[in-house]
Amino acid sequence: MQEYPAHASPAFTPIASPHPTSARERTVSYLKLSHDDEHNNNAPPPPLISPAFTPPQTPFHDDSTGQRHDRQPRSIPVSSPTDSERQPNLLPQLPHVECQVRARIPTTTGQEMFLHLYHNSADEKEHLAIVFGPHIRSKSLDAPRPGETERDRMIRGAYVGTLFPGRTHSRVEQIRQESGAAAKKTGGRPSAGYLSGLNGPGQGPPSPTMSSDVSAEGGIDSSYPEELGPPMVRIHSECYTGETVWSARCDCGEQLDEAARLMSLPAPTPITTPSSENGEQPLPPSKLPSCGGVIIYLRQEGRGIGLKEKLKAYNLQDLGHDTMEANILLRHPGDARSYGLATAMLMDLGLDGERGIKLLTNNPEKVRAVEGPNREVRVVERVPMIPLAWKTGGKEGVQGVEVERYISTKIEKFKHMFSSG
Ligand SMILES: Nc1nc2c(ncn2[C@@H]2O[C@H](COP(=O)(O)OP(=O)(O)OP(=O)(O)O)[C@@H](O)[C@H]2O)c(=O)[nH]1
Repeated sequence: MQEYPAHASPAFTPIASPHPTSARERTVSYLKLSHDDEHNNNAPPPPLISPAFTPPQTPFHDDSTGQRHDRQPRSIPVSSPTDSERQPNLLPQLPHVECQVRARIPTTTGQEMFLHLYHNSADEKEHLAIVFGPHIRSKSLDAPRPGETERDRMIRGAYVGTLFPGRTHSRVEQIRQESGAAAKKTGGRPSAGYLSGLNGPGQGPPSPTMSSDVSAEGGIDSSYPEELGPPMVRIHSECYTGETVWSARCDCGEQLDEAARLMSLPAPTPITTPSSENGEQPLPPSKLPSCGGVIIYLRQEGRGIGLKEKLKAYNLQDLGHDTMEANILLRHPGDARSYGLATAMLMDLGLDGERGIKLLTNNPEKVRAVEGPNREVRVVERVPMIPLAWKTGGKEGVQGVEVERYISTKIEKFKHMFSSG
């Protein structure tokens, strides 16, 4: 797991499964679900993932060179839905969301991210947007609030560039005026130099040559560069067990880490950087901006049933039921989640509209549901989240009978798409 440093879960190698599967078992070519058989044979239960879903060559696996972790993920175009396809349970109206506070979080990988905490009109929970890269900003955070001081704005995170001791203004424009530099309005889209300082790890105050950060409406301009294509988005539901206490029953922690890793990769095309604009020395690769993206982290623990009920479901699973049956036996839907909040948060982050987003998921329900009642957000590409154990031929990633059962049920019952097909 060394090449997959954890952004959100503890950085150590995955715990060995209580029932580790051998390489031979992992390639078993049949699906054996009968518990009686397992117990009668007194042998370890077989892996449950059919080879039909465990291709020897996953779209990302390369036997000769090993997996490349430094490349942008391959994505699959998503076609526009037909009316008959649009089945997800969508609220007629999206909830109202407001980003209350944002803070810079340096990570163990050296990349920084900005954690955005949202309140909303639908529930009392604190949903989160984890923003990578310099190009994505929250409109509701940046909007001025009546009576607030510049210090108030900085404390709630509505500043551009980087905070530093003695900083007095939240906006670049004001810092520039304060330093007596001549105002230089470029108009239109902000310069890449300015953009790279928006969320990025710049040192000290922004350069006086940076363009204005204040839009006509009094908010802060930002835009995701066209050349980067659709921004990467992951909608992730809370999983205390998989993300915090190292559960090997699911791959949730691994998926969160992988999404963060992909969003931290350097931008694939040589986008304009502050130095290229100003004719300065080019930045070293480690300082180049990543294309970034956002993980919308929804507090929908246990596919919406909460931790208490999920733990009961785990006991039912140990009694022989799969993850969907366990929910139903507890009188919950197989999946009790909704995604209207994610849609509203993406809109607040400026990721709505024609250009669309690239969604990291295997879940077909998410692909349609996150688009919202009027396709406010458009999923134009999908990046499959292939289990790390599949990509590395079992060398890394969460492994064991429990996670195999979990993934098998996702494929068989929830119709998750684990390949580029
Ligand atoms: N009820 C229940 N929830 C589970 C179980 N295992 C994991 N979960 C929850 O399932 C959710 C997984 O969410 P995600 O990873 O965002 O989504 P997904 O539907 O698996 O789809 P992907 O985008 O393809 O990962 C989290 O809320 C977990 O807490 C389980 O056995 N029972």
